[in-house]
Amino acid sequence: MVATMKNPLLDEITIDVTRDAVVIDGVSKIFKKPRPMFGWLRKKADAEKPEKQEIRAVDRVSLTIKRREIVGILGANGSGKSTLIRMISTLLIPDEGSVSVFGYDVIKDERMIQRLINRVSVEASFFKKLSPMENLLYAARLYNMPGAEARERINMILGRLGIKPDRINAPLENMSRGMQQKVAIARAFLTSPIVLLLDEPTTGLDPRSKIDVQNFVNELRDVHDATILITTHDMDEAEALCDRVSIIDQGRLMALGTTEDLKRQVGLLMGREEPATMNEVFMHYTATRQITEEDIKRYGSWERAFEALEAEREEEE
Ligand SMILES: Nc1ncnc2c1ncn2[C@@H]1O[C@H](COP(=O)(O)OP(=O)(O)OP(=O)(O)O)[C@@H](O)[C@H]1O
Repeated sequence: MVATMKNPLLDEITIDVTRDAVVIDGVSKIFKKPRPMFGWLRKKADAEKPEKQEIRAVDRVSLTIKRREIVGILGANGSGKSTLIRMISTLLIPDEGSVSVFGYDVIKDERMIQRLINRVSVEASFFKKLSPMENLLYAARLYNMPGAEARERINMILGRLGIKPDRINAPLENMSRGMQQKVAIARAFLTSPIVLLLDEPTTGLDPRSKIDVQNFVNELRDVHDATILITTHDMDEAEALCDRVSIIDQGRLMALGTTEDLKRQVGLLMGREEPATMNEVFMHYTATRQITEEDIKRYGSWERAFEALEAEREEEE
């Protein structure tokens, strides 16, 4: 079925709504490690095998996201979450594999992807001397949104995100980091995107603001049929918001499923009747080495196996 999605800010876009929203197929991104500044260290690094001079930030990841799904990407710092998001949003080109959005390829159909996708990240760029209203009006103009309509929508969104009216017209540079982050989030919501990529949108926000953002994300899916990919370090947020979560470790996809299923599986591995917590699920899939049933038998419990493997890694390092 082909449907024409009406985005208030963009021209009409025709997409096949029966297709999966995002298909990531065997995708990798390899970066060169920075060369050390000092001569002897640089010589040592240069002498290493080529694969040691590289970082596989994303390593053969495959993941399919259905339309109207909210999928979380969890992983430790440096595990490759942002790199994956950047490849979906055309900011980075995959070195292997392919990514498509409603059948459009991120390399061949870059322009179309940019119209379908909106990405929010903490490093959003703004005119710091201008106010949130001026910054967002500027963004709205880029999308050909009429001024009066834009103003109304900006006031509504910023209000919903808890930004007081007197702050809306004051310079952005005087606002706290969390407040500036809310303006970045507002900018993504302004365009009612078809696919929304949220890179740690609630990191550093207070609990009430986190809930405001989460409610907005849910509304975008429920009312505007948006498909949402969100990276987060907050396990409660993952449980509350995501239909499914993926756990990434050193660039590799280690687990994918509903939080309920993952908690049950890890609970069973831990030899418990009740499900594990999401924190335990996270620790399990991001451990130095996957903890197997054999490890658990060998060390007597999941906890002891975890400690022993972590100690082994520390010794190796
Ligand atoms: N432009 C780059 N050049 C070289 N290495 C990079 C570059 N971007 C990322 N990396 C490396 O790739 C790996 C993955 O980084 P990435 O930012 O994707 O992790 P992340 O999971 O988003 O981390 P965090 O939770 O801290 O935001 C890291 O080792 C990082 O140092």
